[in-house]
Order: sequence, then C-alpha cells, then structure tokens
Amino acid sequence: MSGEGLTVRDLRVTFDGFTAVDGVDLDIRPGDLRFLIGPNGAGKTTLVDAVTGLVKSTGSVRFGGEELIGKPVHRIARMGIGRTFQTATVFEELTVLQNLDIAAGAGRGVWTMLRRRKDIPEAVTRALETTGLTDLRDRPAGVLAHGQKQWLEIGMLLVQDVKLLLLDEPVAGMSHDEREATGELLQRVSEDHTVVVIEHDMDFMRSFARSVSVLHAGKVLSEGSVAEVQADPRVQEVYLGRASEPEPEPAPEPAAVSVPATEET
Ligand SMILES: Nc1ncnc2c1ncn2[C@@H]1O[C@H](COP(=O)(O)OP(=O)(O)OP(=O)(O)O)[C@@H](O)[C@H]1O
Repeated sequence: MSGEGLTVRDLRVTFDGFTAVDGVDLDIRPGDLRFLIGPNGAGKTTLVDAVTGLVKSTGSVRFGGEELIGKPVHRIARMGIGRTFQTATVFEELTVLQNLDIAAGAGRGVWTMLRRRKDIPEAVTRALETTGLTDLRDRPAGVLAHGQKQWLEIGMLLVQDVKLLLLDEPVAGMSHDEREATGELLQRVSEDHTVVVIEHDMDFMRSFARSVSVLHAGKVLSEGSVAEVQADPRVQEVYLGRASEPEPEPAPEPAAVSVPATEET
C-alpha cells in the first residue's frame, strides 16, 4: 500500500477561550478509510481545518513523518493533503475534463488547459475512470447531478496526486444509489490513498468505514472498527444510541393552549 499515515497528538484548537478540539490523538494508517463521526459541534470540521492549516492549533500533526503544525495552507496542500468541503467547489461553466485539467494544472498555461485536446494526461484519464465520469467528460460541470459533482471534486484531488483525502460529508444530499456509488469510489480510492471522511450518515458509515473515531465535545470518545465503536456504551449514550433509537412518538397536541392570565395588580 502506498500513501502516508497521519499521526495527531494532543491537538488543540481554541476560539476566543472556547476549546473546540481538546487534546485529540489519532493514528490513521496508510490506506485507512477512517470515518470521523460525532454529534453536531463535536469538533470534526475544526479538526480537519487544523490538519489542513486553516485554523491555528497546538500539539502535533505528522504526515509521512513531517510536522504540519505551523505550516501555511499551501505548503500542507503541496505535501499531498487534499480536502473537500460540504458544498462542491467545481467550475460550473467548464467541462468535467477542463476541471480535472486545471486541477492537474502543473506548469501548463491556462489556454493550453482550456483548449480541447486529444492528449489527455494519464492522471486525468485515470481520475475519469476511477470516478466513473469518463462518458461525461465533455459536459459542463454545472449540469452534473449533485453526486457527480462530488465525484468530480474527488477526481480533482486525485489528479493533484494527493496522498491523504479529507472529505467533509461527501454523501450529504445524495440519493441512495449515489451514496452506494460514493462508498464504492472511496473504497477504490483508499486502495492507494489514505482517506478520512467526516460523516453524519450512520448507514453509510456502517457500510464503508474501515475504522471509526467518535468525537464528542472536542475529544476522542471512542475508536476502533465499526463493531467496536457501536458496542461502546459511551458511544451509544452520546450518539449512536440516540441516533439508532426510533423517533419518540410525538406528544399529543393539546386541545387548546391555555395562557395564564396576567394577574391584575
Ligand atoms: N471560527 C469559529 N469561531 C468560533 N467557534 C467556532 C468556529 N468554528 C467552529 N466553532 C465552534 O467549535 C465547535 C466545533 O465545531 P465544528 O464545526 O468543528 O463541529 P462539527 O463536529 O464539525 O459539527 P457539525 O457536525 O455540525 O459540522 C462548535 O461549537 C462551533 O460552534
């Protein structure tokens, strides 16, 4: 397996005295498909922001043996760390191929990249195949379905030769079939990359995670395989239990709302 592992030690992020990430340790092996789950506000996105240099943090984040903390965003990106955000950020007017071409960029002029060319770089061809977008390569990205835009964004990371992909809720808003296809795509990608996925969709996590870290209030509450994490009573208490319990019956509507009369003084 190629790719690099990520080692996080005592990571802390504080916003105006509020600690959003509170002493997190993580060991993500090369080729892992790690899901980060946890309730809203647990610190998942902030953790990824810290790894990618978007927010200031303390502690240690090592990737392929190199320390990331203190490095600017562009240097971290150049080390082969790529991320997606909750909403896809593709160039809607440009074709799928042009989007991938621009992402692959490296040293070509903008006009060369925008011109229709026969010689498609090998990395772009591979990314089209991996993401299943080959037949759509000449379509403007703006007409793609929601799921296809997310796959294009993953393809744009692949052509940049990233080694670690950090994906923020990649299946949010997707249909069931798109989720399945995305899970299979992530499994393929993780054959030669390390993949970290922030996710709220528990069914998706159960189907595709190779390992799971549960965050709660800025700390790692539990870690292990899907089965281990699901069996952890602390997780059941703060998260999975609640999430997997049936919705409570709605309380019967009161016949009339009685407003206490204001006492006359
Ligand atoms: N720039 C900021 N300034 C102040 N507080 C912030 C900032 N960014 C995040 N926070 C706070 O840090 C905490 C963690 O937020 P974060 O977005 O990392 O959680 P999350 O686990 O990703 O949640 P969600 O699942 O809802 O996206 C929250 O209480 C949030 O309000």
